[in-house]
Amino acid sequence: MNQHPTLAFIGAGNMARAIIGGLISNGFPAAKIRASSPTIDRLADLKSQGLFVTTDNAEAMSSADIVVLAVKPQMLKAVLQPLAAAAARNKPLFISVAAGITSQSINKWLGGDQAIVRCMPNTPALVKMGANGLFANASVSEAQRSQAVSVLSATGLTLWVEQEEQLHAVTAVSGSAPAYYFLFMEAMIAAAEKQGLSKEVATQLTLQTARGAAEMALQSDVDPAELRRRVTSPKGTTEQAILSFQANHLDRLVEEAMQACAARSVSMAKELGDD
Ligand SMILES: NC(=O)c1ccc[n+]([C@@H]2O[C@H](COP(=O)([O-])OP(=O)(O)OC[C@H]3O[C@@H](n4cnc5c(N)ncnc54)[C@H](OP(=O)(O)O)[C@@H]3O)[C@@H](O)[C@H]2O)c1
Ligand code: PRO
Repeated sequence: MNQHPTLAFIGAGNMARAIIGGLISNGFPAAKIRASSPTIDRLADLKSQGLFVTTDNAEAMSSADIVVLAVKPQMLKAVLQPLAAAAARNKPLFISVAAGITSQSINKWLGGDQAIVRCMPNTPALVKMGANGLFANASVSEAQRSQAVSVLSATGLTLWVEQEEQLHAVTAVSGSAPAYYFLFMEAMIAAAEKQGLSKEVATQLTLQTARGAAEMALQSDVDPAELRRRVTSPKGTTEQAILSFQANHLDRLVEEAMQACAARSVSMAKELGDD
């Protein structure tokens, strides 16, 4: 990015901080980032990194090129309605990371005719290993699409989806999914401790193996199923673990969990949206 746009984050919690952290460690100037949230004390660390911080959302978004909406979905309507006049004046690009809430609802709350990209990011954005699924509404120009990609790609992979409804599946496969892997790590560490390893050794081996498997799968020219077969010697040790997972229907557990996740995204859009 040669000329950095001015970014305003409305909401400065976990997801905003993961994106901000990824951007700054990728060389995005902190002075071009603003952040707002209701408690000034909670913004002190961002201020010390060079961001402009405020408790006034309208002040944060004034003259911003891109406004990242990073409040909880339950808060979005109340946060956006007072910003409609400023949105009509400034016409920034809005990027909403809120789960579920449609671009139509967001557009309505902002008074209409707004360029809105919906992004489903994930918290590994903090270490520039994020995965972002993006959808643009009809008011987003080609230049704004490129701008959204160039900002978000500083936090990791960015992929467009054609249908807004596909963001429910993106939420299930990447937005929420770091938590699935963390849960799996927790279970492996606990099981390794039961087998006699110290917590520290169990943790280091678990995390390095997760990193190695992911990196290997990314670099490989064969699919994960083939990589699994290459670890699994006939009548060997791995086979027993895989047979145990299969006997306990791991595929079904994963499918049901991802369906529940996507279904909650659909129901949040209905409960909290205005379509
Ligand atoms: N966390 C994830 O892994 C993840 C992944 C993908 C998408 N998302 C989406 O990201 C959004 C934020 O989630 P999160 O996990 O970052 O939540 P969070 O940590 O609770 O952050 C929400 C932020 O909004 C602030 N806030 C509350 N009321 C506000 C207001 N009226 N005006 C401005 N800011 C206000 C909060 O400030 P206080 O703390 O001072 O109340 C906090 O900084 C959600 O819509 C979620 O669906 C999250
Ligand atoms: N975290 C948010 C949630 O749990 C959205 C995706 C990841 O609702």
